[in-house]
Amino acid sequence: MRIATAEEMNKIDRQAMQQYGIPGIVLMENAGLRVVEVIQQILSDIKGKVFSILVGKGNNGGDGLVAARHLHNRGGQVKVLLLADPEELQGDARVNLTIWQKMGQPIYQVNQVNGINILKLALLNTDLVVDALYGTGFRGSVNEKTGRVIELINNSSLPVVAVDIPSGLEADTGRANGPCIRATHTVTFGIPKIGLVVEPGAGYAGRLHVADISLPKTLLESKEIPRQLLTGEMVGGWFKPRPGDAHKGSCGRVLVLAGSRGMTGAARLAARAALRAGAGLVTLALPESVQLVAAAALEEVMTRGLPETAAGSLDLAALQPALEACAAADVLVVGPGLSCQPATVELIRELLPQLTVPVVIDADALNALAGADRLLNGLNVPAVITPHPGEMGRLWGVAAAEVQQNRLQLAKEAAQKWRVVTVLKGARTVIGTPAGELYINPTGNPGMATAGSGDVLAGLIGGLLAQGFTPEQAAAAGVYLHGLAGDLAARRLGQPGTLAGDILEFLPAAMQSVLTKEMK
Ligand SMILES: NC(=O)C1=CN([C@@H]2O[C@H](COP(=O)(O)OP(=O)(O)OC[C@H]3O[C@@H](n4cnc5c(N)ncnc54)[C@H](O)[C@@H]3O)[C@@H](O)[C@H]2O)[C@H](O)CC1
Ligand SMILES: [K+]
Repeated sequence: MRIATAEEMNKIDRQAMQQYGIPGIVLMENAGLRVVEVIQQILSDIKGKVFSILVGKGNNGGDGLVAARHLHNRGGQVKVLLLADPEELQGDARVNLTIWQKMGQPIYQVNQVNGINILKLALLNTDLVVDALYGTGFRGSVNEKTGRVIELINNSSLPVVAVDIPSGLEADTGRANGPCIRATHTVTFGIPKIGLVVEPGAGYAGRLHVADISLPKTLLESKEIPRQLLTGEMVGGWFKPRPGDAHKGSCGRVLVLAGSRGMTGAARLAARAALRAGAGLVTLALPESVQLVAAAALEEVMTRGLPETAAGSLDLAALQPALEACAAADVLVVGPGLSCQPATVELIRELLPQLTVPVVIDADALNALAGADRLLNGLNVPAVITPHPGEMGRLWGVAAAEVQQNRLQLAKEAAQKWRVVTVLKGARTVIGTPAGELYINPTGNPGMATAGSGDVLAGLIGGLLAQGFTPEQAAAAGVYLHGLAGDLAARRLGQPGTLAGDILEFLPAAMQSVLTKEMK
């Protein structure tokens, strides 16, 4: 499913009207109706219920007036609370205001002097609020009066259905520069806007409903919109059924180069995640003094001890044996728990340009490239990098806070600059591809902010890559399934109690859920 900016959405709107001749009033009527249908699902009955509809001066307000009319016709008691002067409403919105007036229905001017008290009274006897103040036309922050209205709504603990986008939220960034409606549900039209699927916007939106208002499909699926929301059916579609004569050597061989004294857990998690992803054979190559520690905990994974430094991390002398081990693998996963020992950094910088198999570069292998990110361009193999904001900042040469201010753009630029699939982890994880595509992941929860979670992701992506997923598919599917497994774990164990190992244990269930949907 594509994800739009406000401008892209307005362009779709204009094309629908001008190129296809679909009148705006039809789009607005459909929009208002879709909102009412969601309300019908939420309340199961509209008859006798009381609705307060906050109406702004633009077309978002127009949608709200259409919803008011249909709620009234279905037996609802509807109060339209206008935060603008009637004269300010133009075009389709004005048409719907006039219809409401001709129906002799109440309109309360909340932008007057005692408007706040009118609103307080209205809310005292309200079952559900509809937020039709601002939609994709919103920029900046609301004025002081509207801010008080929004705070009143948010503190009322009434269910709120936001029309298209919660008022006060920026459609393109998901940021709220001031008071913003915290909706229980958001009914967005056509396709989601970026701000609804990244934090903090996703939090303000509540449960997101994407409503068809008869915008032509070809406009909504246009590749000119270079962003997609990952979905279960997309991921399920990338899995290929295994041939009947599959054997462990034909289901993908992964070499994991990871670990150091005191950090063997990261290596073990990555190796097991590659197996859980479905790889047939996984070998974990790590410093020889901790090989037994790892081997003892990994029945299904082969281990190989490599030359190490006095600190118990991989030494430059591990270069040749590591390259030999790569020759017997389909994919290399390098980084979890490696440490940043100078000799280990040197090893990574020597190894990467000589690789002959696709690679997932994670954690300390990325830190080893800080200041040497040109080595990413020098790779002769397809690659996926999986930085968290701190690692991305060190690679890009900026503070993590700056990375967080510009996540989508940075993931896209980095992927195109380094020509590697770039997984910028966080809420929400975004994936940039060298071709300029962006994926946003909807799964996952704060319970996954736990040690080892990233190690599981790196191994999972490597395991998928080894089974024939393209780097872009392996990264996207890995991120989606990792988050889904985290959601399943949190549902069973609670967010605080979820460990990285639990994400690992729930991976099969996560894969099953996308596969069965796909197989239906
Ligand atoms: N996308 C579609 O296919 C359809 C969208 N519809 C609805 O139309 C809105 C967008 O309407 P628009 O008139 O462009 O703007 P808004 O209603 O979102 O905003 C009203 C108005 O407010 C002004 N404004 C912007 N920022 C501020 C601010 N910080 N303070 C005060 N005023 C502000 C600005 O002038 C805006 O014009 C879309 O979301 C849908 O709900 C169609 O109705 C159906 C098809
Ligand atoms: K709104």
